Amino acid sequence: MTETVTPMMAQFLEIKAGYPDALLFYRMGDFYEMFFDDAVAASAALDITLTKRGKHAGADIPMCGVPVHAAEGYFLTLIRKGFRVAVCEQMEDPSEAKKRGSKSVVRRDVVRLVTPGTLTEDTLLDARRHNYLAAYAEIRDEGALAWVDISTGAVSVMACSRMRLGPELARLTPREVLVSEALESELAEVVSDLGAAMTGLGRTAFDSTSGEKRLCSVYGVASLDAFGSFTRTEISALAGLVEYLDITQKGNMPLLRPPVQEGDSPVMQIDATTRRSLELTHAMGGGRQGSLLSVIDRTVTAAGARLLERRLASPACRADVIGERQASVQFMLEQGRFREDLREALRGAHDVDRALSRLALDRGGPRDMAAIRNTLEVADRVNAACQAHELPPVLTLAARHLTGHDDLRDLLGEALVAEPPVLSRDGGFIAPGYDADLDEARKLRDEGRSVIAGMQSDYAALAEVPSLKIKHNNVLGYFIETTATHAEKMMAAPLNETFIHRQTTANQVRFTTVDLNEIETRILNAGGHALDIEKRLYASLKESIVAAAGPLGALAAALAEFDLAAALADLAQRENWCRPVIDDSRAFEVTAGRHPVVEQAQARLGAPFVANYCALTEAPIWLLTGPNMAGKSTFLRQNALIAVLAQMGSYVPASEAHIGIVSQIFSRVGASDDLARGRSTFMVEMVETAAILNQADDRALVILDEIGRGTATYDGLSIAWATLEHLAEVNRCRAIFATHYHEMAALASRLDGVENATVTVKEWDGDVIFLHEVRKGTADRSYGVQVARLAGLPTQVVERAKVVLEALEKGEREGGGRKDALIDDLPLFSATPVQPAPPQKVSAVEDRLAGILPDELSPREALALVYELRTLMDEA
Ligand SMILES: Nc1ncnc2c1ncn2[C@@H]1O[C@H](COP(=O)(O)OP(=O)(O)OP(=O)(O)O)[C@@H](O)[C@H]1O
Repeated sequence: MTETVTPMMAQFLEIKAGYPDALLFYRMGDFYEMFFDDAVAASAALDITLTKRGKHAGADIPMCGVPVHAAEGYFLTLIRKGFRVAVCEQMEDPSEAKKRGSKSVVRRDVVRLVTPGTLTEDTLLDARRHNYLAAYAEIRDEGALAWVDISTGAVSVMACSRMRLGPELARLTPREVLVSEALESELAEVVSDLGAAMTGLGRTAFDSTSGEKRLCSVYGVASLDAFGSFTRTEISALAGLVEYLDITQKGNMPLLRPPVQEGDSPVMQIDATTRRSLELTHAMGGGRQGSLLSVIDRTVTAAGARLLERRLASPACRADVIGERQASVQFMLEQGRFREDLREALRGAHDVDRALSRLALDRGGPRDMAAIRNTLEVADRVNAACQAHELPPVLTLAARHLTGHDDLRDLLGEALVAEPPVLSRDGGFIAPGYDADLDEARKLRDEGRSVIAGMQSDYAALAEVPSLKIKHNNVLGYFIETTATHAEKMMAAPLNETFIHRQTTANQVRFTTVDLNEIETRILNAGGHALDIEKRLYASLKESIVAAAGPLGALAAALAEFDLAAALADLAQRENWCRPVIDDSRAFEVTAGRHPVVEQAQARLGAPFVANYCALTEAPIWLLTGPNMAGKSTFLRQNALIAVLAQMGSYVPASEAHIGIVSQIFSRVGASDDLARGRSTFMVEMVETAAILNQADDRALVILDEIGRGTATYDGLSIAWATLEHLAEVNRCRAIFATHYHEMAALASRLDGVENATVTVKEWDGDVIFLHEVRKGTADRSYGVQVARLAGLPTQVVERAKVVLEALEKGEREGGGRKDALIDDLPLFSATPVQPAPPQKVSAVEDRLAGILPDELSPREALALVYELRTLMDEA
């Protein structure tokens, strides 16, 4: 059997061959259709119906489709599920194709590849987060990382060794990472660890020589030296980015800002594990909720929120930089009135960066222009308010970028209506009075409409049919409509000279007239003309906006800086935070420090948070012992968070703090299996501890929680012991080391610079009460059994554990030689069933309480009951 491939299927297959790794969304009228394996995969991923359309090679062709107007939502679902989408559009009107012959297929082509790192649509992006696309390149032993947020156009690049790649990617959390195909398998683990998609590109994409030329042409400069002196590897990484943007945007290059070289100003090094365990920008579950960022974010603009995220992800390491940022926050704190007015004004600002980028990519519309207009007005108000103040240096610099946009502001102010539509397609966004030709065309169009209203009454009178109506639809245009009963006389002489029959439907008959046709043409012409003028004006406004992209970007950055300073001041005031002293010493002293996230959780429960003192200045290492659940992990983390907050330029949750610059933070708190990589909990813990011991320098801050927990007691204790010695003698860093091995407390007396601290608890009537107070000294015991009881372990098990614990402790006191005998003594593995503990005697108070139905008590009876209970208790 010979199979004929339809011309349309032939076209589909040809286009699809160019995009084997993407789902091809093939435009057919109002739908995007998918065929073959794409249809099978997409229907499953999107939960839409899979159907068939024709046959190919003897088999049915699977097909599914989504409506064009709803496509954005489907893109997002597919991207989240790891697909990429090639969007194939109709490149001509179907009528054009028909002219070439009835069998001709409409020309189609892929106009865009939708991938995780190249999204620009507002609906697909989180306004308060960056969406980075990164590229990593290597030339010989040198590596470089470049990254871009195409929704804002910000481009950065830095030298980055293979070793630093993981931590840097953890800092940026890009959605997609580009690497040369040759590196794909070696880097797969690092990239997938972060949950980013990896895309391999051919080696030529990273060629630094052709890349440099390409970059020069994108930026319209003769040499990249204008932006800094880039190494060949940095150019190679940037070239990879630009090449990929070319492929995915099909030559429609997004607006790119000049590349900024990072790395000049050192930032605090925080590796991926530490970021995860401190939950800086993402909570353990992966979302923003519950992270430090979610608790401290008081910004009122999306750009301010993104700046906060950047700062929090990269705390500074220079006391002067930090001091300048703190000065901005302090200014905002002192000028409460100014701050409130500023925040109120900023609430009216829009996301200029993203609006600009959409306009430049031709995915924007009049509403994006209005966003820019409104923000320019906000900038004017902010600038005016600044005049009455002496601003600190960072804000003075920012304020300079708020002015100089009068022409654009006036242009947009005059040209646009107050609330323009999202799309330019249907017009209606240019304000009346801005363009005389447009006003004229609109007048004609509108007059035509009122003439039609007049014609309806004339025709009704002529035909003596008062119910006659003039209507409009897309097929017939304007027409006269009446019921079949009235229509008869209109089709007969003499009325049929005026009314020309067009169509008869079930209940209605439709007519036209020569005059109606004429007026319709006039309306259409005027309407079409008006739309043409609006489109032309749109293009020219867009050109003016894009030409001002540089200063507009600086303005957006300036507003973000104001927003962030005000937001941090708001936070400091509401939460009662203090300005930390930052210098180049090795001090670390925090008075009444708190954990902002736990504190907030406690507040929701109506429970207080106990503030604690920590000083790693004289004794740079604290060895923290204390029962389970006492608050050790909280204390460890809160001090690391305070260092991060302090160095990002924020105030900190404490009454006083003095921090000598911390260059690296390492945190190993809690462990989990990494089954995907075949590592047990203990293995993960050891790999991470090794990384700390190998990398921490004398400016590092290390927090280690319960090292060695995952193995046999003596192995664990020995590892913890040796680790602490190494930190104190080799790394010589500041550290807090929490352990449940109380034996380690003895080390503190032997090692210089190690001090014992403990989280206090009180024992009361066999129960533990957590005081959450950290003080110098050691814990006497771990209270594990009591905590287990609190957790609801069956009484039987708890009682049994107490017996075993007592016996073990006794054995310990009497020397190791007794161990075997001890095990024999204990009916550990004996078959004797353990008797449940005898029920405790019920007190008179409990007895009385058991008979009470609280809902039935009046307030007076309740009070009387309290007195009664009190007496019962005193009698007992
Ligand atoms: N300073 C504090 N003030 C008030 N409540 C606190 C404080 N620190 C901790 N908590 C409360 O105690 C709980 C347990 O704290 P955390 O996890 O830090 O204990 P831990 O000693 O590390 O326990 P484990 O050894 O079992 O891991 C917290 O979830 C919080 O509710």
